[in-house]
Amino acid sequence: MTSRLSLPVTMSAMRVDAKVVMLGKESVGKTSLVERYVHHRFLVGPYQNTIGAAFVAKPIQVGEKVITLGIWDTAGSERYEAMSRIYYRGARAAIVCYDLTDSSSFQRARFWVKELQNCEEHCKIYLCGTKSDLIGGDRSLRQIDYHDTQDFADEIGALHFETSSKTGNNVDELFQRVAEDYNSTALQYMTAEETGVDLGQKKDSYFYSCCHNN
Ligand SMILES: Nc1nc2c(ncn2[C@@H]2O[C@H](COP(=O)(O)OP(=O)(O)OP(=O)(O)O)[C@@H](O)[C@H]2O)c(=O)[nH]1
Repeated sequence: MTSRLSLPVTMSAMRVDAKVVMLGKESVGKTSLVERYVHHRFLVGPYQNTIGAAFVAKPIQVGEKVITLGIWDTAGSERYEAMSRIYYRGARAAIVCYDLTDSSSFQRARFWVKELQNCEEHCKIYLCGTKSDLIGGDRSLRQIDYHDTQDFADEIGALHFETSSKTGNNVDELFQRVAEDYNSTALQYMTAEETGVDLGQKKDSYFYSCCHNN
């Protein structure tokens, strides 16, 4: 395993409408999900754990509007737990990931759900079961029952997706739903400061703070 060192971002590029945070145990596939959504690719090669967090801003068309999501991809390792707390502050959406083939990752997802419920009442939770391609090939690999998770999602008022960053299955749908939900609830919670987090002048459609250390 190598490390993906994520440096603090130079916030020089764009206005973000909604902060989104990716949470979940290490290696569940948070970075791969962002990578698939933003760059339409799946990186193969040795797993590189995220250190700290990485940021990417991504504009999405919602009806007549363009909503820019500012996505924070946090490090899953428990060593960085305190840091991850910093990144979910003020988030409008949290994509809480677990690996469909790893039951312990679901326990970790429950931990993050509890944290969010206690600390971020306006943060909408999206439960995301990752690596669905693996169970597509061999159903015996599934360790997390779909219906149990749906019941849990209903109980906590969350939405539930199963995705594959390898095939792209359900990835666009997940982020599109995040943007649509933000758009439909934005005015409800918006404060003066939140009408736009101005990150300066726009240069590219997105930027990413991630450094790879092979
Ligand atoms: N088959 C398959 N493998 C995946 C998928 N998503 C991620 N992986 C693999 O799972 C490993 C971990 O993926 P990452 O995206 O780095 O996981 P992470 O949650 O960002 O990990 P941390 O940075 O440690 O928190 C890598 O080897 C990925 O190639 C998927 O949808 N399908």
